[in-house]
Amino acid sequence: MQTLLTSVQMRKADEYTIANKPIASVDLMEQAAKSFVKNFIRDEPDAGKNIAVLCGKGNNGGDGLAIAYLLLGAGYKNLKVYLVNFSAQKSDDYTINLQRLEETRCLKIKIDQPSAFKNINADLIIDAILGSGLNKPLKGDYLELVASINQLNKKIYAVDAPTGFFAEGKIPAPYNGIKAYKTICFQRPKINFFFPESVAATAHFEVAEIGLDEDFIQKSTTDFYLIEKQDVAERLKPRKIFSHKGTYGHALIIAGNTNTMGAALLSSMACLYAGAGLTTACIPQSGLTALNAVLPEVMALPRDEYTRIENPAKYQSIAIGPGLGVSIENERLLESLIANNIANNKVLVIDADALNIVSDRQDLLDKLPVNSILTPHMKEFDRLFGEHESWWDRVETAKNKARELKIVIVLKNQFTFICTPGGKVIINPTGNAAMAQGGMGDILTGIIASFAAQGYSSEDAAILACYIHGRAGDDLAKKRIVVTASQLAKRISKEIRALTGS
Ligand SMILES: NC(=O)C1=CN([C@@H]2O[C@H](COP(=O)(O)OP(=O)(O)OC[C@H]3O[C@@H](n4cnc5c(N)ncnc54)[C@H](O)[C@@H]3O)[C@@H](O)[C@H]2O)[C@@H](O)CC1
Repeated sequence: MQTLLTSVQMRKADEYTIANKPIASVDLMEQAAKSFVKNFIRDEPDAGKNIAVLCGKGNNGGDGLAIAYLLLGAGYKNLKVYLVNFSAQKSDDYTINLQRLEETRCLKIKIDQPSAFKNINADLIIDAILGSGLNKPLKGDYLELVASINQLNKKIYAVDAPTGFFAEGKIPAPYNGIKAYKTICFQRPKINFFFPESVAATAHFEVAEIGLDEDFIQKSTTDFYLIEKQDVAERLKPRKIFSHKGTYGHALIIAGNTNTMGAALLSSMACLYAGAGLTTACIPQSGLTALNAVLPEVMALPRDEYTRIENPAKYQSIAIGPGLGVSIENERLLESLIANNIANNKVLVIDADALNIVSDRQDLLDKLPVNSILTPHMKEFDRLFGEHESWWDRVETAKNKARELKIVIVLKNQFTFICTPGGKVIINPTGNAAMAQGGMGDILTGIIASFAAQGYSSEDAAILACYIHGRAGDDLAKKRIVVTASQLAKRISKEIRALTGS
């Protein structure tokens, strides 16, 4: 899993690399510039375009100068460099790169005041004014300059971070920094790129390797981690020879109601395709025909207002909530499960209406069995734990609650945050907007229950489920504008197969 570092930690990684590897600071900058240019040329192969490179006087500006030099060398002749001259201080590597640029015929224009940057003739802008060195909000000349750059409505590529964008911590609203089309950042994504508010700063981001010491970065202390494909491949256990349905656990899905039976069917279907040995759906009598017709592999446990789960110990995981409905009977059912699962040490997955029930019965939170998994989306999360103004605050609460209650919280979004009892925030990179449709959450719950039934820990079940769910959606979205929940469910076993190779 990739560690995600703060700007201060990244600077330490820079320093460590320079001190311990045979590479000078200016060469590291050159490496960063080369990586940026490679990606930029891939995106913008037309070397005839008018390009404005805006450089501050720190190392971000130094990168900008090195990028300009390399682009000129690659034939991008209609390139002008704007030297933003709002502070007296300049970095050494900036100075070295400026001297190198002096030896070329590149046009350089000094910007001593914001008004100097108006009516410029540029198709593209490269923003290298301020990067990860930002340590206070923009104001004065910087703010004015950034506003006039944004007003030009040009395609902007940001170097490492858009000017004015804090790489971690609460993103101030309204955002007043550079509004980039794409940010090409160095070595690691900025933590804040995974928070929805960052879309105001950059529509896209990608990461370019620059040769920082990976060992140092991986060993840095952080709360934030990013799932990689190999993490999933390593965790997935291949199915064994001589195994049978009993080897892969029994999952119980308590879901569905008269008008929401689809949720129960989708969750159960996902549970099947993710590999549980046995799946039982606890649904109202009215859904039995649908279940038997659509999912003959799934067993039924009819549910009425008096239902209590007999012998819950026979299930290795129990998921409750999709399409369940909020009622006093369901509240009692959930309460009894919580009590039973504490006794039996089984994994309980709580989703949708079951989360809404817990929101109204906060006392149940403290009683949740250790390693229970909660899967709220933003609104469900805020109903449970209070309103949050920013995603940074919301994730902080999720992290603290997961630790305090010793549970796993899967806070769903474009990039889902998996918060663990050990205090980690594990970010899932897969998934896309084509998956934004009803039923997707029901599928995720079914996959989590399936992996938990198969004996994976709660943390691993959440990691595997989120990644595979998103990856199935990504693969399906290559040829579709929308991916339905049923389509996704049917894709799950193929994805697992591709990841395990068995
Ligand atoms: N060896 C290194 O340190 C490397 C650094 N790299 C680049 O260096 C950048 C970081 O460089 P720096 O640390 O010099 O910082 P920046 O170039 O981002 O900013 C320059 C200086 O501006 C000042 N500043 C901060 N916030 C401000 C504000 N709101 N208004 C006005 N001034 C403000 C700070 O004193 C800061 O040091 C990265 O984003 C990346 O582009 C890359 O070249 C890779 C190697």
